[in-house]
Amino acid sequence: MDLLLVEDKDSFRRLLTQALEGSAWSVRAVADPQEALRALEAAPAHVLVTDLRLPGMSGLELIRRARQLQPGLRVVLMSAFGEPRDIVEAMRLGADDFLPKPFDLDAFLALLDRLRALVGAPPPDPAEPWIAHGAPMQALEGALGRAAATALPVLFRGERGAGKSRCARRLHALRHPAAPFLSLAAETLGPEGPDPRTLQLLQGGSLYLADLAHLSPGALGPLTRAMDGPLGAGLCWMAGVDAEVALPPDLAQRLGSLELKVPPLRERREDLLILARLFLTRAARREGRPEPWLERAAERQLLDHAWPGNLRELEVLAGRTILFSEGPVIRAFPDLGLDGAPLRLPWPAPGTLEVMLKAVARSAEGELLRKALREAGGDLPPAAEGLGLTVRSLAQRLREHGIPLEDGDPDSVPRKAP
Ligand SMILES: Nc1ncnc2c1ncn2[C@@H]1O[C@H](COP(=O)(O)OP(=O)(O)OP(=O)(O)O)[C@@H](O)[C@H]1O
Repeated sequence: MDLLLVEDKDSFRRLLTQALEGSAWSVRAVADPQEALRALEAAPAHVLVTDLRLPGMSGLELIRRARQLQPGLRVVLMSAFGEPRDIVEAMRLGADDFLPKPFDLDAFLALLDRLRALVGAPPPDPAEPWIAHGAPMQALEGALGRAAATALPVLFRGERGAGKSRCARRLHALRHPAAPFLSLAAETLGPEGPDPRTLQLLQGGSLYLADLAHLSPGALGPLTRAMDGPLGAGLCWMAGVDAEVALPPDLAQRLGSLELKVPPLRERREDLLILARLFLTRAARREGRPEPWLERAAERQLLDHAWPGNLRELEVLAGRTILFSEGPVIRAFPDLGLDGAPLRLPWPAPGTLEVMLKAVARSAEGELLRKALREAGGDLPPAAEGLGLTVRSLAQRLREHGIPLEDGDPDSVPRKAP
């Protein structure tokens, strides 16, 4: 990921560059906006991070010209002089975020992580992509690597549709990509257990039992005997089961020595948009449609959803969206409601109960305002009416929470109530 940093203060430019050393970002840092434009002409960047006050050209003008050169460029504006007018203008020019100076490096790195998810692209193998950018999946990837060095049975635990069987295929590919792999729904095993001819064909490869919770009691004994037998010893066993299901002791003994947790999609925000693009592209290819393009409002909608059905839900949504979309640009997901999704709030900083409750109430207020605005299609009067507020007081609260009127429509940032 290429990042172009434009900051005229030498010490601060060095500090930010150093903070990104060893990260996924390869940084070009310049002090001068003209030099930044020349750098962009020479080679595109994924993200431009620029100061507002620069010698010879304002950060806003730089954003305008840079986006002319490279329309898809993601932009972050930094400034100690956070004039609302400038912020609005930056957003209108297509900036993704604003960092008021001084900021701590953690906030800077967290913002770049979010942008990384926005600019990430699916990996090159379209037949079986493996997306694992965020920290929880990186941890899982590490565990898969360690498991691949052994032939131990592995139990993948995770919610429905979280990607357990994909993880099993990944582990198989790490262990012995050319060997045979079979995924078998556990409920299809009868009282005779796995077919010995199948086990024979799988020698040297892997057998994955999907949805182990649905194994019939009659199949348990035959299955464990097959695992202990000579054919069972000649292959790698894997299984998938919901996070909370307790396995019968016989199975837990054989399969539970190496348990790997597959994180739910709501904990994989870094991967979410990349997966969405992958599923949309895949569905578009299947339907013979042009490559789809997600607008920012639609991206935000995906990021706001709680994904109780995990990757499977996202995949189904992508298929449905392509089927009903008219052109390649996806502006919104009309049927992606928030009903049933839990209200997610950040933890307050430690403090007395009273102080923490106040902080939680404030975060909740922000979320409720966002929801009301979204449901009113970004229109202030109906949103205000639904909330029992005047338009003026709703606009005031939106301003206090830094909520633009409609994501992706910076012209409508609430500046003043009618
Ligand atoms: N890391 C990943 N990268 C890319 N695609 C993935 C990844 N993980 C899962 N998928 C895709 O998401 C979809 C759902 O994943 P998968 O079938 O593995 O879920 P599961 O947890 O096994 O589901 P179930 O609980 O129904 O057995 C599949 O199309 C799969 O290819």
